[in-house]
Amino acid sequence: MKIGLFFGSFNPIHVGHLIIANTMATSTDLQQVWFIVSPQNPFKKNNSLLHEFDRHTMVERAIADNHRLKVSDIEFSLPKPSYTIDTLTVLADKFPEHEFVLIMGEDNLVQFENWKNFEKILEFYKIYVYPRPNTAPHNYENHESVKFVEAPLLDISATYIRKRLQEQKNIKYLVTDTVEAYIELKKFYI
Ligand SMILES: Nc1ncnc2c1ncn2[C@@H]1O[C@H](COP(=O)(O)OP(=O)(O)OP(=O)(O)O)[C@@H](O)[C@H]1O
Ligand SMILES: O=C(O)c1ccc[n+]([C@@H]2O[C@H](COP(=O)([O-])O)[C@@H](O)[C@H]2O)c1
Repeated sequence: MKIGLFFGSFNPIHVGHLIIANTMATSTDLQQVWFIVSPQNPFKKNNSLLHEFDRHTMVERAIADNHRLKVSDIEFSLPKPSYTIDTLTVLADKFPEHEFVLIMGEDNLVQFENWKNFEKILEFYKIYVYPRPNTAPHNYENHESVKFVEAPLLDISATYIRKRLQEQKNIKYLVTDTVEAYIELKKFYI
């Protein structure tokens, strides 16, 4: 099977992530998209980062009704911070029957040259990119390993959702009802 791996902090998962994953799973040659919840992005220091189990639970809740979307906790047992090339190597070993492609938002291309072994990622994997508004310039407009998927721009971020919660503002429609209820129950981000 050809599978898209959508790596992220998902702190929390929002409708932007879901639109990206569903677009990739239905408008490209991918048959499934797996959300890989990263315990710790090597570049992000964030006091409001929830425990990976809670972020994983929210992803599970958000994608429960979509059989093409799956969630993985593979990075929970790997060294931290979470380096994508290491996870890709583990997944390729574990699932030799699948072909994996990376999915990312365009903002991740700006710093991509600072990722661990980024040349290796480009050599061995295709990257499917979802455009993101206000992205700084990058070098991947015309790279043979990078494919831009044409789709509506989504000006929404987890940062914005966390900020609204801190201000006691409603987040309806920014996340699924199931995720909203879980955040409310657990009193996250307040
Ligand atoms: N609105 C968006 N448009 C395009 N890509 C996005 C969007 N939101 C998230 N992504 C992509 O989803 C992946 C996971 O992102 P992440 O969990 O960091 O979400 P985020 O909304 O960017 O979070 P934060 O605001 O906390 O930085 C990354 O590849 C990121 O580029
Ligand atoms: O491998 C790296 O060097 C590397 C550097 C920066 C980010 N990443 C991964 O990219 C993903 C996107 O992170 P985030 O926090 O923007 O959702 C997440 O899985 C990080 O672990 C990976």
